[in-house]
Amino acid sequence: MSCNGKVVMDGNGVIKNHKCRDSDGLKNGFDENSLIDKYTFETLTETSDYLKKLVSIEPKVGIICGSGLGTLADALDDKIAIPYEDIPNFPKSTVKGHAGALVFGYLSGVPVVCMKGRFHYYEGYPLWKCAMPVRVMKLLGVTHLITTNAAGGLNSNYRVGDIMLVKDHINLIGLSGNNPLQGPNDERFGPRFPPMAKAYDKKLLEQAKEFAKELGLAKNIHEGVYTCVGGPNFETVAELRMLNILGADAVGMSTVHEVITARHCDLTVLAFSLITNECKADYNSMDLANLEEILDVGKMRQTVLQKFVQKIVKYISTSEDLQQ
Ligand SMILES: O=P(O)(O)O[C@@H]1C[C@H](O)[C@@H](CO)O1
Ligand code: HPA
Repeated sequence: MSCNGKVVMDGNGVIKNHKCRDSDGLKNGFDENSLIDKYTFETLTETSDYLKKLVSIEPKVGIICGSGLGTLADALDDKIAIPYEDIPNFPKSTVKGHAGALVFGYLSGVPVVCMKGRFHYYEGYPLWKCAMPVRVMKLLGVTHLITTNAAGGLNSNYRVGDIMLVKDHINLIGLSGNNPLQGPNDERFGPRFPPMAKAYDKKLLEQAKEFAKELGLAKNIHEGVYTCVGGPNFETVAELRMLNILGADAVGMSTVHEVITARHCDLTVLAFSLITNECKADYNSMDLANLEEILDVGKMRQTVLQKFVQKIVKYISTSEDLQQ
């Protein structure tokens, strides 16, 4: 395997010629989907070392762009985008609305790395693999994670285009016995039994709420509980009723396993959902969630959300009590 060579970028900063894979896709005989054979500290260090050699930017904040929110990465200055398929050990994005590149650059002058496209359980990847880029971010030096998603609004006060700052989550997949931290634990990442009661940084959340107000979103900003279902199908009416009873305010198909992995390795986390559809727990409702509408809502909110994330990143870089 060769990770050297001259790097050629196109006009958008996408690296064109840098392949770093064995002919067998770096599997080297191990079962990528097994919980016991999940990527080790050393495997992920290989990935982060590869990226460090390729890119001189040392990111402090990691950003995960949800469905239709990839334009958050377009706002970066001096960006360098590396397609996932060229990064050793990285899965590939298979979903529309998730471009599939790791984008390094500066936001408000702060070095950041963005996942332009994430990995979902319904794509066929185990949860630990969906969340592996979070550990790579940690190894790159990231201290704060901003993770975003498109979600259905369960709370009857939420409208399409609203933003829900995640104050807590219900790990439905985890409660039923599937968790990204399953399998051998490596203490170099974090403890075997990490607490999750304060997963979402309260101060960052409060500040984000203020920024949303400054951007004219006072009526559109909420804080609530996110829950992640496996997908890819949207929920039945009976399932929506159950989620309402459980106390979830928004439902999506991601984020929770990323947050668990991030907190395990001690990253400070802010997460928000863009409410892309209203979940009507009513058999007579004609509103059926669909991907096209979800992506359209992302487009509708792209400019203001870029400003929102810029403000948050700047705050993270300047706020002393948030420094780790
Ligand atoms: O990556 P996110 O959580 O934003 O994606 C949501 C869930 C599904 O992938 C998709 C459904 O339309 O949007
Ligand atoms: N359900 C699950 N995931 C989603 C939804 C939804 O209604 N909207 C966007 N992602």
